[in-house]
Amino acid sequence: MTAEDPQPESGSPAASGPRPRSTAPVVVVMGVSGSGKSTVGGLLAERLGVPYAEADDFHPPANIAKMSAGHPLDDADRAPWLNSIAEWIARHNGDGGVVTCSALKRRYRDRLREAAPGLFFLHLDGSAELIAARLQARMEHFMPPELLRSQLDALEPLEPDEAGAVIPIDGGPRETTDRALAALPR
Ligand SMILES: Nc1ncnc2c1ncn2[C@@H]1O[C@H](COP(=O)(O)OP(=O)(O)OP(=O)(O)O)[C@@H](O)[C@H]1O
Ligand SMILES: O=C(O)[C@H](O)[C@@H](O)[C@H](O)[C@H](O)CO
Repeated sequence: MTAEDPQPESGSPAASGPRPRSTAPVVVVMGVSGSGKSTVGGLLAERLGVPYAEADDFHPPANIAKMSAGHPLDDADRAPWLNSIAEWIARHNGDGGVVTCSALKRRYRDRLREAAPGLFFLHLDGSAELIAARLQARMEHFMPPELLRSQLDALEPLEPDEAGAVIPIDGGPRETTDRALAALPR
């Protein structure tokens, strides 16, 4: 920890782990449906003390209806959604923020990077079996577990020139969040 890093308050959740600088870039928590983006993204934003946004809140109603009916989105469906998320990222660039977004394909991430060149991606990664089990157990969500296969098929992993890190999700939410925090640039 350097002199300019804020000291975590004793007893606060941040006291138990490394604390990135408050000037951290906007972070995108990415991965397939059920990988834990909302769970970990919310915890991460809390730990960092930065604004948080959920990708699902940016979908046009037609996208939610399509997924709810069991159909995967295509590139055209995702274009306006990515534009809205990019706007959020641009607004928070500099002050920091955490936003979830499946960001399954390289070109989707390229679109988001147009809003903030230093954008950092945390890819929540686990086995298809683990994610399927978590989706089956999840209650009250519009996304049918049957769409996991299409999400895994669409997924293009981070490439070496992309700022980001792969975070294993085999632990619980807190452990995954600790791993995510440790992977952030500082
Ligand atoms: N690390 C974890 N350990 C155990 N369960 C988890 C973990 N992370 C998430 N879960 C559970 O797995 C399910 C899926 O997590 P979550 O809804 O956060 O995924 P998501 O990637 O945001 O999904 P979607 O993209 O479909 O919204 C939830 O029921 C959540 O409580
Ligand atoms: O790119 C996509 O197909 C979508 O973003 C999906 O990932 C859903 O929005 C999400 O998984 C459900 O919550």
